[in-house]
Amino acid sequence: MIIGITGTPGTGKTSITKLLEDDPLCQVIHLNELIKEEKLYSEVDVERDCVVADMDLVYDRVLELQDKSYPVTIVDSHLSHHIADIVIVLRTSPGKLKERLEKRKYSVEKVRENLEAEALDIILAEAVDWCEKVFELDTTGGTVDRTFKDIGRIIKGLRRGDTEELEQEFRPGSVEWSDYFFD
Ligand SMILES: Nc1ncnc2c1ncn2[C@@H]1O[C@H](COP(=O)(O)OP(=O)(O)OP(=O)(O)O)[C@@H](O)[C@H]1O
Repeated sequence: MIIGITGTPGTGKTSITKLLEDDPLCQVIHLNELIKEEKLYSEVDVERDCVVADMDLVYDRVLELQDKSYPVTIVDSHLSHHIADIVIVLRTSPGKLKERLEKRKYSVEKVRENLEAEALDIILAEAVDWCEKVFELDTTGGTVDRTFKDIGRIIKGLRRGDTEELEQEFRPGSVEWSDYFFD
């Protein structure tokens, strides 16, 4: 089973999936690193300091790398909802996300672009459109440990094939940032 952990940059995907690397039931693929290492992109966007991934190449490579001796393959990336049918979308309020992204010394434009994407639910909307099962998890107030435990519960539920209550608890649309104003 492939589970994507997606969300706007800074919402906590890497922090959580690094912890999942210690779980003997999970294979973890950090997709953004793989895309850069293996040049799975069609363009380099110098102005925006990023690459444009070739999602067909990426999808084929993930399937090649999937090690079926693990019951779960976790794909960490803001692009993982392009290739996984089951995804967990991490969310963070734009105010908190601004703090996290400014700490990274991102340019003003890059911070703003990401805050807009988060405020407008861009990744969540794509995930709901494209994926079979979507869980939405707010990382604004809680700790990394809390988020990690919630994701552990979701993974367990998926493995048991019993997610009815979890789908309710983490249903898409449960967070709302549209009242966030940009200064
Ligand atoms: N509840 C939480 N869950 C996850 N991360 C949190 C939480 N609270 C605070 N953080 C912090 O938010 C930051 C998230 O950074 P991280 O690199 O994990 O985000 P990311 O979504 O992987 O970003 P990118 O897409 O750029 O790789 C970390 O510094 C982490 O410690």
